[in-house]
This record gives sequence, C-alpha cells and structure tokens, in this order.
Amino acid sequence: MAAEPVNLNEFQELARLALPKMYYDFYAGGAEDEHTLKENVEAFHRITFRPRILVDVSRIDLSTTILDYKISAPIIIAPTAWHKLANPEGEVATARAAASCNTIMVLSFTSSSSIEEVAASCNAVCFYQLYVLKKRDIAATLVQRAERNGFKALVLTADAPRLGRREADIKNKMIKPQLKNLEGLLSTKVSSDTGSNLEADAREAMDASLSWKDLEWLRSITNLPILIKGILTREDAIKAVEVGVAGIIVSNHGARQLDYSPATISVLEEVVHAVKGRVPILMDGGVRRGTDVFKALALGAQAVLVSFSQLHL
Ligand SMILES: Cc1cc2nc3c(=O)[nH]c(=O)nc-3n(C[C@H](O)[C@H](O)[C@H](O)COP(=O)(O)O)c2cc1C
Ligand SMILES: CCCCCCC(=O)C(=O)O
Repeated sequence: MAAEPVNLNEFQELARLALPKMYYDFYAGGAEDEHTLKENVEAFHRITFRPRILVDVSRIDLSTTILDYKISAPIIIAPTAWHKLANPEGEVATARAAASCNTIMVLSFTSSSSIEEVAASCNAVCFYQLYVLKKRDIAATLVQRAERNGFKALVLTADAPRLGRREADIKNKMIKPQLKNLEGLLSTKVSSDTGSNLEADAREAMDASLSWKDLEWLRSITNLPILIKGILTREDAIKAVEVGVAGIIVSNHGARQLDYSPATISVLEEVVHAVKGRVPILMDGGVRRGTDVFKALALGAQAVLVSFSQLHL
C-alpha cells in the first residue's frame, strides 16, 4: 500500500490519479498562462521567517473568531464548485468535515448539494457564496433560502463578471454539471458552444453589470452580514469598507479568473494597511501549509480560506 499522504501536494497527486482528466483539470487549473496560479504559491515561498528563540510555546491556542463564530484554527473552507465531481456525497461531506474540525464552510453558489441538504447534514457554521445573475430575483431567492436554513453570512464573489479563460476546460470541452440550487430557477440546457461549456453558460447567466452601487441592493434583500471576495487593491478595499461590508476576502479566485493578477499574499499588507482594522480581512490563494497560514496572519489576515487548486503536476 502506498504511504499515507503527508501534505496537500501529495493529496493532489492522489486526486490526479483518481479523477477523470476533465474534472481534475477543472479543479486544478488556472486561467490562461497560469502565471498567477504559480505565483500564488511561489510568493509564499519567497517569504521567510525571522524566528526568535526561548519563547514559551508549550501552550498554544490556535482558535480565533470570525464574525462572532469561534473556530478551532484560522482556516476556513473556501467556496468551490461541484464537490460531487470528486465524491458522491459532495458538499454534505465537506460540511461534515467542517463541523468535525470546528470551522466554517463557505458553500459555493455552484454547489452540487443544495442549501437545504447541507444545512440538514450537520451543525457546521456555514456562509453562503453568491454570484449575481442577470436574473436578480434568483439571487434574492437563494439568499432567502440561505437565511431560512441558518446560514450565517453571505460572501459576494466580485471577481467573476465573466468566467476566466481556462484553457484546459476549453480543450476538454468541460461540461457544466448540475447547479443544484438553481433547479427550477434557471434553464439547465446544455450550451452548444464548441469550447468550455461552463464558460459559455456563465457568459449567458452572470450579470456582468454588477458594480459597487449594487451592494446597496444586496443589503436591501438580506440582514446577513456580507463579506466581499476578490479584493486585490487598497482602492477597492476602501470602497468595500465605505459600502459597509462586514469583511474582506483578499482573493484572485485561485488564479482562475484574471491571469497576471498579483499573488494574493503579495497584496495582503496593502489591503490591511488601507482597512486599518475597520473590518476583518481574510485571504486565500496558494495556502498549502501551516507556515503559509502563519505568513498570512503575520501580514494581517485574521484567517485564510483553503481550496484545492494547484499547479499541474
Ligand atoms: C475548483 C474550484 C472551484 C471554485 N469555485 C468557486 C466558486 O464557486 N465560487 C467562488 O467564489 N470561488 C470559487 N473558487 C475559488 C476559491 O474560493 C478560492 O478563492 C481559491 O481557490 C483559493 O485559492 P487556492 O485554490 O490556491 O486555495 C474555486 C476554486 C477552485 C479551485
Ligand atoms: C455557470 C458556471 C459558473 C462556474 C463558476 C465556478 C467557479 O467559480 C470556478 O470554477 O472558479
């Protein structure tokens, strides 16, 4: 029997062996040249420590609090699409894992398990990640369902007016899997586009006109705290605070959207300085080890989110 994996890179190799190529590529790939995909990881590697010695570390408490929810460590589960491509239990299994680790799961808009299934499966603290579609009433319906099912916050992903150009998906003619929460709300027809079916569908459905003024609309349809995901500059961080978000997630969407965006760890400090402690800042992108988490915390993040994209091996 092969040795147990000891780090995330080794899990990734197991995933590569286990998954159909189309799905593995979807999970692992980035946009275009995958420059940012590499940078997200390599920028962490360039940061080294200045360790001090003879400090009493015999008792360590890693717990922290995100929007009043105490979690066992500053690591929460990022929203990621379609877990059932990897496991038949899908996001229900992920939520159980979050509950057993006493952390938060952010359920993706593009999940393969429904809001209701996830809520009924365990007592994990869940946030709901939202994409805004041209049909705005769908967002309102989903937000109400999330509220009704005990989700504690909304995460508005703001870096995807169009889906990034993911060339592996284009080559594989990636098929859009079922959008569980949209059943009965949006046509599930398969696009006839010759490239990535996913990209074609996103182009048709996503509201590319979404802008800062729409935060007011979002606040008018929910009482949940809203975090904004996809901030990479001090200018946008300041705007986010001005429109009243409850938290900021520094993210480049795992390098799946705009290639040549900066590595997230390289812009974290800029955002932290601009925000001046007014709202909590979380980050994701390239976090692969505990030392990466520590680097993010040292640069001012309150927690990180982890997902599962990586370099193609
Ligand atoms: C397969 C996959 C699917 C994703 N789906 C979503 C999604 O539905 N919504 C979203 O806001 N972000 C999505 N993301 C981005 C993640 O939430 C997160 O920002 C990113 O993956 C963090 O970088 P990392 O993969 O290096 O950990 C996805 C990422 C991956 C790898
Ligand atoms: C209509 C399909 C949109 C898929 C977006 C999922 C996502 O955010 C990602 O793959 O990244």
